Amino acid sequence: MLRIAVPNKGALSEAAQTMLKEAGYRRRRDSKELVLVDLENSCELFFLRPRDIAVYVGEGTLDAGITGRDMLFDSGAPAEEVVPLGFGQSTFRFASTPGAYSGVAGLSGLRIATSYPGLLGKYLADQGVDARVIKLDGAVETAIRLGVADAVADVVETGTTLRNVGLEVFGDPIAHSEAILIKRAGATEANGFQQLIRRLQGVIVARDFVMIDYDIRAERIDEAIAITPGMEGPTVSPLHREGWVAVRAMVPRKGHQLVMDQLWEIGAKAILVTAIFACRL
Ligand SMILES: Nc1ncnc2c1ncn2[C@@H]1O[C@H](COP(=O)(O)OP(=O)(O)OP(=O)(O)O)[C@@H](O)[C@H]1O
Ligand SMILES: O=P(O)(O)OC[C@H]1O[C@H](OP(=O)(O)OP(=O)(O)O)[C@H](O)[C@@H]1O
Ligand SMILES: [Mg+2]
Repeated sequence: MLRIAVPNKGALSEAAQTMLKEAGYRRRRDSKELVLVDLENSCELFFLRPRDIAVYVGEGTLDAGITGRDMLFDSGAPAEEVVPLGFGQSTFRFASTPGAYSGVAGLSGLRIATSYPGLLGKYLADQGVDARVIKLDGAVETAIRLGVADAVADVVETGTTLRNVGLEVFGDPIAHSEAILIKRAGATEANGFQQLIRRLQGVIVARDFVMIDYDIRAERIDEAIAITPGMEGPTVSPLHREGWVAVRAMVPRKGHQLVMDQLWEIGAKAILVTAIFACRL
């Protein structure tokens, strides 16, 4: 049985469970359930703290896990990224009172609060900056007001949390993160692992692409294919109308209205866009 770690709370939890559900795995019925056996798919889902997932997977106790790239890096666990999952995007950044500092170089000898001491420590070492890292469990933005730190290093998505406490980011982003599928570094893949990857990739593609169908005069097919090249090439079938063909292709969901406009401009008719429910490429 494939053993998969899933975040039981926090920013990635809901989206990770939704993605697994869309990939055909069972969903737990209540949030107190810690282990879920999915016999139909020969796997067990373990609901764990997001921070602990890389540790379990790195130890080899679990075969696969969903966590944040920043958390994997912070843990220092011997686990590796296999697939970026396209949700939970954030940056990891320095922040302080507006105008106080302009970059990491100005932090020498100062105190920086964070819940990611591993990630921050490695970055400071790489930059050759000797600062004191103050480890806090969460809500690190408050540390400056309470006089515990001069700056913070934390996850920023919309920036709302920072704005609410009157702080501003400074310097270059320390890291870019998103939810990722991980496995133990160098480990041979467990039974069902490739199937999990294919299913998750199928969900990502189904979310990012739509199917477009249209009819076009045969003499304009080259222009049409340039607009909708598809994945491997569009399907072009004869239409029961002299001089016309029907075309079917996958196009990115983002910008599909523009594609429809361009097809209309070259004389396409009956342009239909439909969602992709599931796929294997
Ligand atoms: N607002 C957010 N938007 C997007 N991603 C976020 C956000 N907050 C946290 N994350 C990401 O979610 C992952 C898990 O962080 P989260 O804050 O949910 O856990 P946590 O509360 O720190 O966990 P723990 O309770 O175990 O300490 C990290 O990879 C982080 O980058
Ligand atoms: O830029 P924003 O959209 O405001 O999001 C970033 C905030 O979200 C996370 O907090 P979380 O709710 O996980 O609390 P925590 O700090 O206790 O982990 C993160 O630690 C930031 O504080
Ligand atoms: Mg958090």
